[in-house]
Amino acid sequence: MSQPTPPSAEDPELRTERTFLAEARAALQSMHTDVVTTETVQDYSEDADYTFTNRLLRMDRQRRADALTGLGDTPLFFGRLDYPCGAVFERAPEDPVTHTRDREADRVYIGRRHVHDSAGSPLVVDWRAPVSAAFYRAGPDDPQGVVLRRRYGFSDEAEITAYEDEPLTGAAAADDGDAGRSLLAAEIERPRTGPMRDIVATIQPEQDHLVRAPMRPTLCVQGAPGTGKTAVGLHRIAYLLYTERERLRQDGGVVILGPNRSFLSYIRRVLPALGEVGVRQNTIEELIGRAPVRRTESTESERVKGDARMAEVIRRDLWNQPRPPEETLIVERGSRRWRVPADELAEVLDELRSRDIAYGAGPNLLSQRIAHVVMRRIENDGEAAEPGTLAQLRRNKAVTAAVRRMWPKADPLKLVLGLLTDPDRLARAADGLLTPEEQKAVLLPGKPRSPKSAQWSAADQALIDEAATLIERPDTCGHIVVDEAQDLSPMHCRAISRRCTRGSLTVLGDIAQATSPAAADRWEQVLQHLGQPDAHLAVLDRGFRVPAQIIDYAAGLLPEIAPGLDAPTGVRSAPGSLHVTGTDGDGYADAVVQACREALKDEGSVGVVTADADAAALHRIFGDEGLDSGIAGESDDALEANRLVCVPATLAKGLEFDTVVVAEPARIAAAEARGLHRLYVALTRAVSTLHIVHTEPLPAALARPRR
Ligand SMILES: Nc1ncnc2c1ncn2[C@@H]1O[C@H](COP(=O)(O)OP(=O)(O)OP(=O)(O)O)[C@@H](O)[C@H]1O
Repeated sequence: MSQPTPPSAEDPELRTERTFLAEARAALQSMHTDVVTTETVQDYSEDADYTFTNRLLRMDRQRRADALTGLGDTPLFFGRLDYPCGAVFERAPEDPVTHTRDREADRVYIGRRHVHDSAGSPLVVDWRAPVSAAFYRAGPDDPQGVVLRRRYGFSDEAEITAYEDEPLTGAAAADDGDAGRSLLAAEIERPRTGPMRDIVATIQPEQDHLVRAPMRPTLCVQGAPGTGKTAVGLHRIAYLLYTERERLRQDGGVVILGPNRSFLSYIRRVLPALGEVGVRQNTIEELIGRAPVRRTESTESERVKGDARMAEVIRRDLWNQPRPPEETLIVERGSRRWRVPADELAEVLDELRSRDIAYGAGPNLLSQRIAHVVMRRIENDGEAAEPGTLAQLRRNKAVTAAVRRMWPKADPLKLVLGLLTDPDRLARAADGLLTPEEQKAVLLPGKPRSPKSAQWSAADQALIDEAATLIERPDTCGHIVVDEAQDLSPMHCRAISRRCTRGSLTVLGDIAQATSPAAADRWEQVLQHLGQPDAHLAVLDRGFRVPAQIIDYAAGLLPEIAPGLDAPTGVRSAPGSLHVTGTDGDGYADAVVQACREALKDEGSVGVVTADADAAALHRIFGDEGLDSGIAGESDDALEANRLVCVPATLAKGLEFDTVVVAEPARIAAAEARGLHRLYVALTRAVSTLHIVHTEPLPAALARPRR
């Protein structure tokens, strides 16, 4: 393999490539102009019958136009595959020689968008096209027809600065394990200055197989920190939209679920950079929430409320609502009165309750059945029934009042409020399912009188959603990508599963990073609750983010927090990347400030992860010391507005920083039941350097000698 070419403008090859890049950019601009100018609104009939179709066409045009822009300083292509002449492009002898159809080779440029020239010939091929798969997967062992792979290096202004050639056939195709490594390492180590970037130029073979896996069955990826799960999930969405766009649209679109707003803000630019602008990015609370979250549960109540037994408690409570009447129903019609005794009405009710119907359908069916009973009486009495009699009977005041009493209308919020504020009612519904202690744990605090005044938690939301679904079906999506799925409670899994009845899921996570009290310790359990027991389970174990020295250190916690899970391997070695400073209480603030000042001398981001309770105090200390800093979670752009960010440990999941300072690990570990899992998350956020500052003893698993 040749070394990356130095950025010399004199290099004729580099000059040729730059010229081609400029041509490709101009061609992309023309394609954009074509979309926005050629297809004017007049092209679409303005006939009223076509209003809806026209709107769809305009939206589609807008989407295509958006997909052709927004590249900013992003390189238009990042790689090239050379095939033997004529292997890819058909050509006649008189065809001109071009960049892509050289005399010696057919060249396929791989990029973020498909770009063609004015004659329709491809200049750059979309990375998602089948022909592009070889860019990620071919190697000397299996060249897949490729003679040479070229990778490009770019400046921040998206100008080509280097290229790296890798012959895949012939004598030059030595089995060079380092092929592509230098650009990969450079890409990973490029200082973080903003939100997450796409990895389309350097997707690794094991990642590519997951990105391009078919939409069904559901795919579940277990991966250690920094193995690229989030990146894989996002690129997979772009891939599935490329291959199955129409079907996904018809089925309700694609949703990505992340653990919190900070995380979603962090990943928000990846899909647009890949040309996909219409994907919903939600937290689970946003997906299912019918009331704002105002409270955090205690560990025990979160565990019980997240347990799948709660689904049965809610089902029972809902179906306890229909009540047999106490009085005879009397229906007046003209001068006649028809009576239906209470026990006969009770039979009608019982029959209906024994059927598998949505609760919300009950009143309609009940009024129909009662009307029939009255109708039969009328007919048996020899009275002729008019064609509209049945409908009249259903609307009869006495009938509608009886239906209202027998089958009360259910509102999910009121139902859960009633259940969780009335110990007797809860005891009836939870009999044999929850212990008395568990019943006590799930009661709402205070005495809220209405859903509005209740202090709902995220766990309550899943209960409300469960109730809502028993009343009527929710809207569904075509595909849901769930990131950090290890934290889902069974009740949250059920809520997601209901929204995916026709579609499939991509489930991403790491059991070792599970911090929620109701989290499962095996993927099989999660998949069962998601209604996807046949999902394909894949493992990613090459860590790209965290240097080996840091990941090895953090992995000391694994035997305790995730026994049975193998330690990941860090693909990058960075001697000196780990620092541990023990200090006394007086020196603590100085030591943290000093670690940050040191880190800020280099380029890139610095995240200081602390126990949640300590973040604000640390932020003040930084202010006193004249260090500008933000607090993660305080605003959408908190991670970008400052190079130095205080990160409450519960918001660290999924994020990364060039340097991470973990301040007082013991307090992070002590703050919650799964505190060691949380600490493992905190220790694995660093791309280049991890600095631990502590006054209290380190957890035993970390205190052992390091290499
Ligand atoms: N093939 C790759 N090329 C370049 N960068 C990569 C590649 N794979 C992963 N990365 C980078 O490694 C970092 C970690 O990736 P990502 O956040 O997707 O990992 P993760 O498995 O979701 O981590 P965690 O479990 O800690 O949230 C990111 O900066 C990502 O861009």
